[in-house]
Amino acid sequence: MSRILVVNSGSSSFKYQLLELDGERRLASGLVERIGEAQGRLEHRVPGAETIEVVAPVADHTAGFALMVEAFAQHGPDLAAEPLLAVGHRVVQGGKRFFEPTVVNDLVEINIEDLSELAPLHNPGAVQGIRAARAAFADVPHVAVFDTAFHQSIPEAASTYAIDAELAERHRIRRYGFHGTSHKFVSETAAAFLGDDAFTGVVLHLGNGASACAVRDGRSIDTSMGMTPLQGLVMGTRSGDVDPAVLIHLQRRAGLSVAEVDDLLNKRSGLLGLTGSGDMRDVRRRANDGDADARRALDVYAHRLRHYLGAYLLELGTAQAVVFTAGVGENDAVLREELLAGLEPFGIVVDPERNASPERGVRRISSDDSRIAVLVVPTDEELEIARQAAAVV
Ligand SMILES: Nc1ncnc2c1ncn2[C@@H]1O[C@H](COP(=O)(O)OP(=O)(O)O)[C@@H](O)[C@H]1O
Ligand SMILES: CC(=O)OP(=O)(O)O
Ligand SMILES: [Mg+2]
Repeated sequence: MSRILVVNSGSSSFKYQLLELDGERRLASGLVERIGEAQGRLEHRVPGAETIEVVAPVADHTAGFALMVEAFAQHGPDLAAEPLLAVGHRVVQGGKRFFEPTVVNDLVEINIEDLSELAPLHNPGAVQGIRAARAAFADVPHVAVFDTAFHQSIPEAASTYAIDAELAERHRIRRYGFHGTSHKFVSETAAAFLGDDAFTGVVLHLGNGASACAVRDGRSIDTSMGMTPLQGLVMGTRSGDVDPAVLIHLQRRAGLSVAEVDDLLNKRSGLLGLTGSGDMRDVRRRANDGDADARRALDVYAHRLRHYLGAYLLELGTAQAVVFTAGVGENDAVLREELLAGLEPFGIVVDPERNASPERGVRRISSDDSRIAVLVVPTDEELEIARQAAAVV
């Protein structure tokens, strides 16, 4: 018995994988997206078979989970054929309470729900997913794996906001950091690739959500996301860093409500706010066609990234590598080249041919004389969640 189902809940979507841990094989994977919109969509992939697509309204994560179970029932593999070892759940916010993979019981579930205010886009969907999964697979242990866990090692100097200390304590205001499962997986993979026990360097996770992480000896010492996944880099729809006074100004002068500001910064900013599209491929295409807004958005995106990269290299004092991962990081060679151009004096030299190579998998894109290596490491949050879930059951 070594099959694990992993559910990676996002705000309006979730990804899933059925994994065979012996040999770490993927038996199926899929995606339920546009949850809550007029028309949702499921994509179910079984290696060697044609991809299944279902278009139907998906009211919430509960309905999405049912659609996924239906896809397994109709198109395989049969989830009932062999008992699951565990169901692994990605939970974005674990607060100060959860720093280990945790077997879910009613109390854990309530605690995760309580943490929703510290990850309002992510935790509510995860809770729905967990409830639906516990109902559907009642005899199987469910394990929550937290995005925040890897960042527990961040020192206070980096996790503390300079605001009223008592107020911050009472309202749990501090930097938690996210994407930890990915940052951990990627830094361990990078260490293995470099032939080292532990990784020291900077990981740039650039997907729809995006964050940078400074890793010393395999432990996170700083990261760009903060109390919520809104801080830091420019993202698909999130602003990342803004002057906090912008929020006050928008409420006081532009007449926006709290909910409107929340919606603006989380769902209508970032690449979407600057260009009308939150998808990097569209933005890149439009910039290539000479669109000035798209070009500016790419420049803002790279400028913010360079800001964090520089800060983290200085914080670390030494680095084996800068590592790119997730949708943009793994695929956008032009971004990587533009970002790192001119950093030769700092020991970072990209090899243009290696960078542009269509090769997949873990690879080095720096030249042999680059003091700090530059790597591309595909992330696999689901595999990491499965490994961690298996370790606790
Ligand atoms: N070839 C590519 N070039 C540039 N961006 C890409 C490419 N492929 C995917 N992306 C971008 O990656 C982002 C999605 O990243 P991903 O890691 O899949 O997101 P998620 O956070 O939803 O897991 C999107 O902005 C998408 O445009
Ligand atoms: C924490 C976070 O931002 O996650 P995602 O990138 O999946 O939105
Ligand atoms: Mg992601």
